Amino acid sequence: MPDTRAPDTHTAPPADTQPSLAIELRGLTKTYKASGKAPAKLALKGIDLAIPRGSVYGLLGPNGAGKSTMINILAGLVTKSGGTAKIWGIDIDQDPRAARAAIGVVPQELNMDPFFTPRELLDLQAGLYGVPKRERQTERLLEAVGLKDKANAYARTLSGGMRRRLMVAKAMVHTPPVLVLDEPTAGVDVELRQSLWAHVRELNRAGTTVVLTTHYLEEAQELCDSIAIVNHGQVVACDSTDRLLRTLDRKDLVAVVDQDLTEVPATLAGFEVTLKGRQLTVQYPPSQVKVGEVLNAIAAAGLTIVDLSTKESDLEDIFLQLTRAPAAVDGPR
Ligand SMILES: Nc1ncnc2c1ncn2[C@@H]1O[C@H](COP(=O)(O)OP(=O)(O)OP(=O)(O)O)[C@@H](O)[C@H]1O
Repeated sequence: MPDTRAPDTHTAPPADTQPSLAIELRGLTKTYKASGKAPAKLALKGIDLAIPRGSVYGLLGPNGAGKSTMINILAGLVTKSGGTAKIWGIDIDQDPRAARAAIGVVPQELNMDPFFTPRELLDLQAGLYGVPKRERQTERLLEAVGLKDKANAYARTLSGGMRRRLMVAKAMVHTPPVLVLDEPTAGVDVELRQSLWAHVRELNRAGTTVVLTTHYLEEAQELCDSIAIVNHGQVVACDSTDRLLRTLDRKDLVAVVDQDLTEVPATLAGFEVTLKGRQLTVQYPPSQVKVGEVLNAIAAAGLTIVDLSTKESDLEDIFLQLTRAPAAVDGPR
């Protein structure tokens, strides 16, 4: 059974002994037991992950990859089957209360009591975490998430975005050094997404390590300095966002020319080219080939370019490449 006691907020290490890793997972496994007709499910197959202190770290993966399972283990809501997990240097088996005090988790579902006001909800949550009254930061948190003017409104009257911001504040009442956001902007409109991103950046600037799961590649690319891509319960890629993007050394040059083409001109034989009427898409590795060489090859075919654009590879390409591979058959799935 997970430990459901309120975590002790006073046993986290002092600031001068802050660990270099905010979260460290080694060989983490989880098998959900069979129930009824549903067979056992090996949801995590030995996850190794090191999340540096101070980062905004993205856990990216398709539905069912195991992201929520990982987060729920860290939050003390799901019991792991094997391996070790440390939060802020504290082993979740050795000192579950201190480990839980070091983390704040904003779940996917926006479940909150509709008849409490934001101020009451934050106070209640602080009480639950045993934060003494004089140390409570209710007003500062309300301010930080832009809900000061809604402090006394019933939670049920708040918009979806406001509720999500309130959930973030709720997860921060015990000032955890690590904040985990499970799908922070799922179902949130574009404008609000931008303001939530700004808020996450602000929290991070103030020293909080942020871990977020997302389906939105754009979100991971925008916010995260490092990313782990999870698929079928395994980490299939894990690197800084910049390096991950650089691993795909590929750029597309799209040129519209003055003639219909039925075959790839011989001068472009060294490139991968797709044709569509007068449009040529030339794929090239920018670290080895200069764009001028591609343009020269087009000109050498006697073609005049009437329009031109280039497209960098993005996380989407990497994501598709890495998650297309089917799961290995290795016991319960
Ligand atoms: N309580 C449970 N009992 C049995 N199987 C479960 C349970 N919770 C999750 N699973 C299974 O474990 C696998 C991983 O699920 P998990 O929710 O961790 O994935 P996820 O990456 O968070 O997906 P999503 O992005 O849809 O939230 C899935 O195949 C899921 O069906």
